[in-house]
Amino acid sequence: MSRKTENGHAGGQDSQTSKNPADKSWLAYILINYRWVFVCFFLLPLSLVYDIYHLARSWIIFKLNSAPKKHDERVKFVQKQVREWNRQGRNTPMCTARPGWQTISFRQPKYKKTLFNVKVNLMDVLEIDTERKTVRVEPLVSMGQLSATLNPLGWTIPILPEMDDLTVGGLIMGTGIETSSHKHGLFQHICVSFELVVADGSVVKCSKEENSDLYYAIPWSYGTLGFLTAVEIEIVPSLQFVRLEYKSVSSLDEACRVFEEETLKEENNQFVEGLMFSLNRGVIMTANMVNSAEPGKLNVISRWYKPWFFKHVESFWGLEETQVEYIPTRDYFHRHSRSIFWEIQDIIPFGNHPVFRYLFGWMVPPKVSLLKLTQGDTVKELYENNHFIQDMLVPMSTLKDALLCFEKEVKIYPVWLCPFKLPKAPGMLRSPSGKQELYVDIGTYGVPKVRNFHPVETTRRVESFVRSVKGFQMLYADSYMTEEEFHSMFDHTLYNQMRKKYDCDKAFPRVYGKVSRAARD
Ligand SMILES: Cc1cc2nc3c(=O)[nH]c(=O)nc-3n(C[C@H](O)[C@H](O)[C@H](O)COP(=O)(O)OP(=O)(O)OC[C@H]3O[C@@H](n4cnc5c(N)ncnc54)[C@H](O)[C@@H]3O)c2cc1C
Ligand SMILES: NC(=O)C1=CN([C@@H]2O[C@H](COP(=O)(O)OP(=O)(O)OC[C@H]3O[C@@H](n4cnc5c(N)ncnc54)[C@H](OP(=O)(O)O)[C@@H]3O)[C@@H](O)[C@H]2O)C=CC1
Ligand SMILES: CC(C)=CCC[C@@H](C)[C@H]1CC[C@H]2C3=C(CC[C@]12C)[C@@]1(C)CC[C@H](O)C[C@@H]1CC3
Repeated sequence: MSRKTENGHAGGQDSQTSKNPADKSWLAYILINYRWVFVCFFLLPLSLVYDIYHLARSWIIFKLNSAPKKHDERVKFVQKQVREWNRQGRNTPMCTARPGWQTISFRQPKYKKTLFNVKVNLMDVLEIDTERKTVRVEPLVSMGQLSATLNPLGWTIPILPEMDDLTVGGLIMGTGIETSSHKHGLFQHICVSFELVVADGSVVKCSKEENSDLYYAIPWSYGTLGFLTAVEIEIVPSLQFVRLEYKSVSSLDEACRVFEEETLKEENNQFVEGLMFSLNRGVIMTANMVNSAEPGKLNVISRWYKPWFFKHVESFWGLEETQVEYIPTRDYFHRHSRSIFWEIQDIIPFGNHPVFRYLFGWMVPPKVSLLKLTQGDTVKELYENNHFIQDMLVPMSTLKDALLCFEKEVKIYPVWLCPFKLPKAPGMLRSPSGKQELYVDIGTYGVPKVRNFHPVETTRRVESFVRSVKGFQMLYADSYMTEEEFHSMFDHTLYNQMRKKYDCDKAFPRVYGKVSRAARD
């Protein structure tokens, strides 16, 4: 990765080497400058093998329909471990035994090494009920697995966060968002019920009707109220294609105006997304599912030789007329997966070159988990000092100020814009007005291009801005807030009541203890 930042440092990986090359061993030098060699010749094939294994396993299990029969047995195993923890005297709090490198968060959790690890290996689709319009799944079911299971049957979940390896459990205990969130809310809002094993080892079910206090407290609780063992999620019919309209915008004001207008046309636009390529240059996309495509306008973007989606979108910038394309629905859902949004350009800099795409495109992307596992201290340190990965959720009315803040603090483009509705409901995420409100997720991933970037100070300034506009930080990323600041961002009232009711104090850490930067490596 050798893009130049404004301060004259080469962005990302090179900047470390250029700072003090003498300190780096030849191995570190190679790891940083030639990470792509390792990624292309080792991680890509390994990722493929890993996916094929999962593909075969889930396919067989789904066809044999063996998962529903085994579910109770697996839940009993979770209960057994929690009862054993009680029997041993409740000495150390618990967390899931899922290794930190497998998760789609930026860091490895340190607490996995010290807490009592409970194996929650539940990874199957249990039941699709087309009458009730729900799918019942275990928490380790991934988004790739779910879209591939539901789509061929003509169904989908209303919000399908797009990275293939995101899990249902992680998206509920953390949060999930996609371009249909302006209609349906966050991932938690399409969940009908949760089944959990709580601190005393018993199984508790909750929904809007049953144990509703627990139901509303679960999202964003990061596994600190109990272990999730099953979830019922709404399903909606899925059509074959998505009709996508690309609208070019040429100023910040125009971008904010068009983005809000399109979001408010909830009935006309099933999906709304924005990509800003600079403060004044962007493309706003709106889409709807349809059953047929106009001749000559079908673009199967998942094909291995197709350009990265964000580059494709950029090619529409500057065109006066709205452009229309048809994309297969599942391809649309996973449109940013192949380029890991735009992070891949720092890992395989020539990955969008046609020669690379035609020869190796079918193996891309490397799995985020394997990138995390194999990055080593040198690359980790490099990302720590020269990279910024954050999603900030701010009220739509503050979008312009937020984009100006990001421009001033990091100047990273593209910026991802994804609108969502925040319904009136109790829990960690309270709408400040007490009514349903429109928010937008601003996602910035990449190498900052400003002179004064400092990972801690910059992030703290952005966090402070977000708090000042009554926004929220997505907690998969680095959070440098103090506990007090964290409490002022997230409403802990219901959470604290549930911690007491379900006797969580000795059983689980508090959310802050799991998500603050100090708890992560
Ligand atoms: C039943 C099943 C379960 C899976 N479970 C997991 C899992 O738990 N974790 C994980 O990381 N990966 C899992 N995978 C693999 C993962 O979904 C794929 O590697 C990934 O979605 C491929 O995306 P793609 O865009 O490259 O493939 P595409 O080009 O979108 O797909 C190629 C073809 O394979 C089909 N296909 C692709 N993925 C699946 C799928 N998941 N199910 C059914 N058909 C599919 C598509 O419909 C298409 O016809 C599973 C695959 C299958 C078949
Ligand atoms: N489009 C989107 O919406 C995107 C979302 N994300 C974020 O990524 C994260 C999800 O990643 P993923 O790898 O799936 O999940 P993780 O393994 O990162 O899990 C996230 C949290 O959920 C807890 N958790 C997971 N499963 C269970 C369970 N069965 N019972 C109790 N607690 C559980 C984990 O607890 P423990 O620490 O004990 O393991 C952890 O604290 C979320 O934080 C999400 O916000 C990231 C990218 C995109
Ligand atoms: C769409 C939303 C809400 C979020 C997308 C976030 C992702 C772009 C990031 C989540 C975890 C990130 C990691 C990396 C890139 C960006 C994410 C996928 C790396 C793969 C970058 C390379 C490092 O060596 C490992 C990182 C792991 C986490």
